[in-house]
Amino acid sequence: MKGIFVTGTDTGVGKTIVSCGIAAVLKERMLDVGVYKPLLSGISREHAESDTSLLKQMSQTTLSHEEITPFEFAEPLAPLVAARLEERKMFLEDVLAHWERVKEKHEFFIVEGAGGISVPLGEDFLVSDLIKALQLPLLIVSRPNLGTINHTFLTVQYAKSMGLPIAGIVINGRSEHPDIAEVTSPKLMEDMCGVPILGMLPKLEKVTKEKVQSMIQVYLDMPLLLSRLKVDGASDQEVRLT
Ligand SMILES: Nc1ncnc2c1ncn2[C@@H]1O[C@H](COP(=O)(O)OP(=O)(O)OP(=O)(O)O)[C@@H](O)[C@H]1O
Ligand SMILES: C[C@H](N)[C@H](N)CCCCCC(=O)O
Ligand SMILES: [Mg+2]
Repeated sequence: MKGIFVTGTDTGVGKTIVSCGIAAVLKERMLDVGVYKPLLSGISREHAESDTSLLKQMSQTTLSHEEITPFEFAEPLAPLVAARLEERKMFLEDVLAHWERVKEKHEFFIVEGAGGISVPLGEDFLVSDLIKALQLPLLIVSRPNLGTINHTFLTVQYAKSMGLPIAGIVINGRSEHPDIAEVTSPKLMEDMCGVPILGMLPKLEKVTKEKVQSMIQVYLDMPLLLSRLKVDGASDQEVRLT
């Protein structure tokens, strides 16, 4: 099993949208792709707008909502906090035990955490601990606007300090008329972080399945992403796992 862990510099930066678009593009290229969003807070996994449902729909996985998201919490908070409000205790081994049952059901998995890389998921683990345990390379989703240099650099440095391999950065939600900060930040971020920017995705006027998929097709350097994941898919036809 190969895959990627999609994290971000914050909550709401577009991890789910980016994951959905990548899943749909890979599925179209005949890759057997699954999705995993183990902890969800603030919305029911069956809700049509939940990360779980969006990821399921775009990847066309046959995994159930429960297989994609074994743990859900009512309040829209860091999962650790949301779980404690329900007097529940989550541990890393709970997630890993579930992952063992799911991970062989697809050849390639796109995994999404919750919020940014150091969000506490359970009593004994942060998002970064889950990434380390799953041994998947990271894709970091960043905002395009002023402030993103600092957030992105901190995320990259923290990932490196944990020994987590980083496939690349994706800047999501660029405005049609980017200001001077949006124009100048990407190159500097790449230089400071020593990690390639794999795409700069526009802010869509309307978020639909088709538009998200075509946004990834047009603006994400999929051959570079796949080569950094060591997946054989440089052609724009079929993607093969080697
Ligand atoms: N490129 C884009 N163009 C337009 N809207 C976008 C774009 N990317 C994300 N959005 C919207 O921004 C909101 C947040 O995106 P998304 O849910 O993907 O963030 P997230 O990082 O997964 O958040 P969370 O931490 O809650 O999982 C959503 O309403 C989504 O539709
Ligand atoms: C509920 C929300 N949409 C996310 N899934 C959880 C974000 C937790 C962020 C915690 C924090 O960094 O302060
Ligand atoms: Mg999300």
